Amino acid sequence: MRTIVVGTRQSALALTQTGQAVELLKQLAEEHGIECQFEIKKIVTKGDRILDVTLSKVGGKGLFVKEIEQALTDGEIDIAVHSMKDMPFELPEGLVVGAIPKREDPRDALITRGYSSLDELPQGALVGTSSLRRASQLQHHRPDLRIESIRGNIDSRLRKLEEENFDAIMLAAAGMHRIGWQDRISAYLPPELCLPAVGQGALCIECRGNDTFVLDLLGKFQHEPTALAVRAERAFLGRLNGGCQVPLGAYASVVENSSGESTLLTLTGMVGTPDGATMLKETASGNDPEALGRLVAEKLIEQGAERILAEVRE
Ligand SMILES: NCc1[nH]cc(CCC(=O)O)c1CC(=O)O
Repeated sequence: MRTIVVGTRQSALALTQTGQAVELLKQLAEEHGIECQFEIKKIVTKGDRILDVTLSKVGGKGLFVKEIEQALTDGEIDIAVHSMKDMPFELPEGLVVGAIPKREDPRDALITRGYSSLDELPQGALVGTSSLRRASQLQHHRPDLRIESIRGNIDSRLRKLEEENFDAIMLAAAGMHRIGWQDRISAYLPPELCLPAVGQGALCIECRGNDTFVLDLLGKFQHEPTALAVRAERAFLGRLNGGCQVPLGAYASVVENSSGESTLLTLTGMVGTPDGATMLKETASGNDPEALGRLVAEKLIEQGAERILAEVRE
């Protein structure tokens, strides 16, 4: 019987979402009469070891993914469960996306000390986030807020909310939901106010491109509407050379055509200055996810998105 080794980082979120994915994979294997068993292997990545340095200074989000991918390539593990939004644009030779399962809540959430909405935060309140995308959109809506960087896993950020005198911090709702901490969310920010990161709330199940046994199983885990939406968002990211740590957001969803024959997607993308003073946003619809992603990116480029991104990268 094939043993499928699933690699994961050791953060609370990574362990939980890997465990949940493995449970679903076990059910799918059973339903389809696929004989296999699973083993979970914890891997410490460079990104986990340098938690005190700003992420962009040590090489970006790809850090969390790279060492897990090496283990996949080396055959130490057979499957890796990643947060889609942590995935670099290109995958290493030999590795593929085996499945994109159904998306969790894509929104950002505000976790506060006693306030129940963004608008309730007092004048000049201190908000913790290291995301330029979140900072840009928060400042656009509330220029009076003070934003300070906060790093670490979800659990350590929640601790810092108390210890470092923040009035609020921002986290992805998906992560809080997965680890069962939804009760700590004070408010959900609608995409109209804060567009999520590309892929936020979705998972990426990665495997070796030649592992047909695993690919066959993962094919049953794919959620097509989520996969189409994520493809559109990532095409948007790719056209803008998004990479990591730029004030850029996007959200796509499937709007079924009334006749039900083809799938229509709507995508909204944004690029803003870190201070929120300039905020470019465009929405479009289409059937081809890659073409839609490029189209929305090009509409923003016409308005000067590349200039904003170039300034941030410097
Ligand atoms: N940047 C880290 C990260 N990567 C994925 C998630 C959880 C949400 C998701 O799966 O999209 C988080 C935490 C956060 O942004 O709050």
